[in-house]
Amino acid sequence: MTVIVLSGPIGAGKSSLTSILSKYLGTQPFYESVDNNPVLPLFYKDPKKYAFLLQIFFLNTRFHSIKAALTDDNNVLDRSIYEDSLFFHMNADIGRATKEEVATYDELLDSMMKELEHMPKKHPDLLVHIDVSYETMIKRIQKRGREFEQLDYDPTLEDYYKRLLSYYEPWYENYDYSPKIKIDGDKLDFMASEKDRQEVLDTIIAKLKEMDKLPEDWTPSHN
Ligand SMILES: Nc1ncnc2c1ncn2[C@@H]1O[C@H](COP(=O)(O)OP(=O)(O)OP(=O)(O)O)[C@@H](O)[C@H]1O
Repeated sequence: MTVIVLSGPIGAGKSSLTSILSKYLGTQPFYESVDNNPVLPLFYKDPKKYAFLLQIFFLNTRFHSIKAALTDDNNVLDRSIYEDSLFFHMNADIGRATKEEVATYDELLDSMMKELEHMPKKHPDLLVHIDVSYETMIKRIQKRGREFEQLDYDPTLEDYYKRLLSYYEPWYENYDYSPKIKIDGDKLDFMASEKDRQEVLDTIIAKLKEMDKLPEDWTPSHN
């Protein structure tokens, strides 16, 4: 069957779509736990000190989940390991990591990615990228209310978030580990609108059928 991985900026709705999609397909969801991440609040308080440690933390947790996902071969992951490097290089570009830290990280990531070459499946079957504008991203971040992500917690976050979005566009264009599709997260509110949700699901299912990952007569499992 299929391994699907979601990508997109903070608050794009990756976890929500992971839940919707895995139920629809009857496969297993893998979530990154933000609440159980002890380094994330430290990072937001002192990014320069904790950027490298946070990256090592994420690399470790995502490596475990992608390995499990590629072995089970039938699941949806709420964030890709492929985006972490974007985050870290962006942080390094604004002076939050030394060039030695960047070189060490890049080498470690490279070794870990080579390990994945030995998995029964080497990469996900499909990347589903949720594209959002700055306005949508901020609205969702506010609605969710994680204290350390709010602009009044740290006003420099506005620049951080805008910069992050500008790094995403070339990242998506260059991503070539698997087939990919983009969902317009500004236009399609798959949380609030049932019609939008169905449109998103139909788009993903059509892509999986086109890739021969689902039979033409496939219908959803209802659970
Ligand atoms: N590699 C990384 N480097 C720095 N921060 C990261 C990295 N990956 C995730 N984060 C941070 O972790 C938090 C959770 O991010 P993520 O986008 O994965 O989940 P989310 O915001 O719950 O997404 P969604 O709403 O789309 O489900 C955010 O504050 C984000 O900035």
